[in-house]
Parts: sequence; C-alpha cells; structure tokens
Amino acid sequence: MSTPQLTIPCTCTTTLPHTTHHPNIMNPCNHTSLSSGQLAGAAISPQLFHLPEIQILELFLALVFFLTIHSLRQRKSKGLPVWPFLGMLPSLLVGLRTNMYEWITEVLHRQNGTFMFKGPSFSSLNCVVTSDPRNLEHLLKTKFSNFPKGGYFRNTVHDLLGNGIFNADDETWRRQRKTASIEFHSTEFRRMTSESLVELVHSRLLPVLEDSIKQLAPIDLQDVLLRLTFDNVCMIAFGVDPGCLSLGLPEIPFARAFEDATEATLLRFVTPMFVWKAMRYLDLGTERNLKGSIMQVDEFADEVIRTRKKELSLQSGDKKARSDLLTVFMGLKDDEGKPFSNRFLRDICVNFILAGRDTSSVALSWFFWLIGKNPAVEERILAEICRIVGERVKSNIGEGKHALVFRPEEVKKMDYLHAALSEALRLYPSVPVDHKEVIEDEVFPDGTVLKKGTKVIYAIYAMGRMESIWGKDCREFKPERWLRDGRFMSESAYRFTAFNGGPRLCLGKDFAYYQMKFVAASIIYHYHVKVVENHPVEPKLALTMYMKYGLKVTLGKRDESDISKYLEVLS
Ligand code: HEM
Repeated sequence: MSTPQLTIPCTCTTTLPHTTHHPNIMNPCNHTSLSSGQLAGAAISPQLFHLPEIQILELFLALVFFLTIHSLRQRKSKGLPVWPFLGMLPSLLVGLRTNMYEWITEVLHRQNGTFMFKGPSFSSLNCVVTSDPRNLEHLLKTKFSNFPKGGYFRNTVHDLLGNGIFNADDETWRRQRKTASIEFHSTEFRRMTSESLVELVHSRLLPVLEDSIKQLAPIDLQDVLLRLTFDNVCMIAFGVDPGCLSLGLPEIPFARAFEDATEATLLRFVTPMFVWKAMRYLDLGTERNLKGSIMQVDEFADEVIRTRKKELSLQSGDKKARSDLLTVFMGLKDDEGKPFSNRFLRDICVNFILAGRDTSSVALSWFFWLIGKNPAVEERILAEICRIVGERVKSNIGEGKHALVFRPEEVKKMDYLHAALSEALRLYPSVPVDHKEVIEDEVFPDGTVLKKGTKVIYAIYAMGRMESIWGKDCREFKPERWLRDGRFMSESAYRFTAFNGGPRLCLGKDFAYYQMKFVAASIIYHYHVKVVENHPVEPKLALTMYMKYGLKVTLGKRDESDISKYLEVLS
C-alpha cells in the first residue's frame, strides 16, 4: 500500500535536482511532496525548510546512512544484516511475507546450521537458531538440565497451561512425566486407546467421509482429522468424548474455546511482554478474548472433574473401570500426601489435550497431500495393507469386507506405512520450531557461545531439508530412506527431531504412530483421496504446522476389484 502523498511548496535554495536532495519529490519542479507522517513533523517545526535546518537534517541523514553501512559491513559477515535499532527485524519481516520456515532454512544453510538472531532493541526477540544435530543432542540430552523451557515461555503460556507438563520444568515436570509415562505404557491404557480409535474411525470418521461422497462435495480433510484427534485426546485425558467429529461437523463450544485460547496465547509471543501484560491488566482486545476462552475451558474442566469425583466416590472398589489420565491422577497424592487440587488436575488434562490435539492430524494432512503427489507410494501402502490382512480379506470377499477393522498386531506390521508417515513428518514436522532457554553460560559443540538467559530455537523444519543430514535428495519424499530389507529403521532423535528427544521426548510418540497408522490405513483401504485441483497448500505460521487453507479433497470409494488386484498379486 502506498503512503498518502501531500504536496507543499519547496523553498530550498540548493542547486541540486530535487530528486537528489529530497527523496520524497514527486514533481521535478518547484514542489516537494511529503508523506503524511513527515507532514506531521513539518507542522511541529514550520521552519523545517530553512537552510540551516536542512543542513542539519542532511548531516543527520548522512550520519545514519554511514552508521548503517558501517554496521551492515561489519556484521553481515556474521549472519544477517543488523540495522540500527531494528536489528535483524527487516530480514525477518521479509521472511514472514514469504514462507517463514523456508526463510529460516535458507539462512541456516548459508550459516552452516547455526545463526544468532538479533531482534530490535525494544523487543525480546534475541536468540540463537540452530539445526545442527550435535547442538540438538547437547541441549536435549547431554546438558538437559541447563536448557529448561525457561521463565519467558512459562510466563507467556501460564494462564492457559498453568503448571501442566508442557509448561513445567524440574520437579513439577518430572513427577507428571513419571506418572503419565507409567500410564501411557500400561496395558489398560493401550486397550482404552485402541478401542476408542476403532469407535471413532468406524462409527464417525468413515460415515463422515462416506457422506461427503453422497453429497458430491469436497471436504476439508484437515478439519475432519483435527476433529478426530481432538475427540480422541479428550477421551484419553478426561475420559470424555466432546463429539466434534460427527455428521454435519457441528461446532463444539469447548473445542472452539480451546482453539481460541491457544491462538490468543500464541499472539503473546509476537507482542512485547509489557504490552500484553498491560492489555491483560486493562482487560482489552485479544487479552480480553483470551480470558473469556480460558474461562470456558476451565468451566468445562471443572464440570468434568466434579462429576468424575462424584462418580468415583460412589464406585465400590474397582477404580480401574476408567483408565483416562484424569482418573489416574485423581487416585494419586501430592508431596504432602494430599489429593491433587482441582486446578492441578485441570492443568494436567489441558496440557495433554494441547500436546495430542493437533499434532497427529496435521501430520496426517501433510501425509495425504504428499501421497497425492506420489501415487506410487499410495500403491505400495495399499499393497502392504492387503498383504497383511490378505487371508482375512480373501475369506471375507463378498461379505461386506469394507467393514474390515485392523487389529493392533496388523497395524504394527505396516512398516512401509510407518516409513511414509515418518517421511511426511521429516518434511513437515507438526512442531516446526521448538525452543529452550539456557540458565548458565554454555558453549555448543559447533563453538557457538551462549550467554546465560539466551533463548535457543531449534529449527526442526529446516533439519529435514539439510543436505548434511539427509543427503542431496533431502527435499524429495522417499519413504524408502527409512527402510532396510523392507523393515522400518528408526533415526537418531537429534537428526529426526519431530518428536523432540532426550528426557522430554514426546510421551505420545508410540500412541501417535499407532493412531496415524490406524487412521491412514482405514482411509486408504476404503478410499482414494484426491486433493482438489489448484487448492492452495502452504503452512500456517503457528506453533503447530497447520495447512493454512486446510486440505480440500474429494474421495473415490475403492471397489472390490481394487483390493482383489493386490490379493491376486499376493496369491
Ligand atoms: C505426530 C504426532 C506428534 C508429534 C509430531 C509430537 C511432537 C512432540 C514434540 C515436538 C514435543 C516436545 C514439545 C516441547 O517440549 O516443546 C512433544 C511433547 C509431548 N507430546 Fe507429543 N507429538 C505428537 C503426538 C502426541 C500425542 C498424540 C500425545 C498424547 C496423547 C502427545 C503427548 C506429548 C506430551 C505429554 C509431551 C510433553 C512431554 C514432556 O515435556 O515431557 N504427543 N510432542
């Protein structure tokens, strides 16, 4: 958008052409045009165009110009240009206008994997950005205790996340991690998660997809998947199904409030702290909305907690009837031997919902988009599924085989699908950048010096595009890179960091793979997914890598001949 221009008479006496000495000149005659901002300055000083002030102004501009060039010359060699007052902000803004993650990738590429970002002097944006696996191992594992989430992060997200696992460090984190980890690996938990998935996929997901075929209408697959994982993680955390995924795709107030609260919290990261704190104090704008959304989330949580407490108090003996996290934590005691407070129980659940709500669904969305562009991969996935369930299907042909429900042991055997999902996550990690704060002065293995309090950003998206990690074909979608003799081979968490690494490795990783494989196999077995032609696909700038415009697809139902084709090849 152009700045409004106003024309005022020029009274200067210089012999230079106007375009040389006044950058704002529109007419090369005896008129000068100023932008409205400059006119405001002119109004304060009506003598602005008298000779002495002109010279002072020109001297001042020359000085700024000199300092800028000097500063750029001096600092460019160490990374991005550093502007007086603004630091590297102008470069960042250029990145924001295009694709922020690609911009970071490109800078890291030029800087051999690590660079220091200097924000404007009035902001708290200074940080070190790295994609070097040696540094990642150092901060996530070797020097784990020197790299907590830190006070800046905790302050920013505390209203929504409280003291839950995502926002906790030290002992508060350790205790939640230990308890949740035991639970996540229990047989009871595995049974509950696989049963809830069968119910969600077969009674809700497939009917919704089937309905879109009947309606002859494209459907936003990302939205459908987000609903599915939201319902699923609420069942795991609260033991409650909010019903987001159902015919007609209704709006659920709790889901909406949760979404709004996370978006408003995210805004705080790009707003100077004193500004959002003042807005919160004065109950204004986004802070007012955030407060409202958090209140709704809290009301929902309070209601569930109260009802569950009542239910458990009426229950005789067998408390294992439920194995959601809320029930598990309700049965435990704090350090003083007292039951956990309702507030802490709320924090635990809200954090798990945040952790497991969107990560798998956005990964699945990128996966479906990628296999749409690589039909040979889709063929291989379908062939693998048919091979694994072959015998069952052959005996079932003609008897409504499309209701086939995959068994956990079958899902586990789907190595090629596992590889394809990992490949999608390598290129489009659900958490594209993550961060830590250093508490004591530190030196990274690559020699970068970190002063106490420095923020460190690790660029997971960029890591998937580093030739030094993945080779020359790093930008290609090749599930085969994960396979040895047809079996899936995992990669070091410090090279493939989509699930984080070290003591804070994603707690839901195994479950997420199971969930994604079950959902992807169920969709691919029943339908061919086709992305609507010319549908724009690009990442949204958020903590989770959503597709900015969703993923509009049409579905084609597979018939028996599609499946039989593979079964014949196998027999
Ligand atoms: C494709 C799916 C997923 C991806 C890519 C993913 C990725 C991640 C990442 C990068 C972190 C570290 C975040 C940080 O500390 O800043 C994390 C942490 C975590 N994730 Fe996942 N996640 C996925 C699915 C899930 C699911 C489904 C659940 C739960 C049901 C879950 C539960 C957690 C928890 C509890 C943590 C915190 C661990 C801790 O701080 O000790 N995740 N995940």
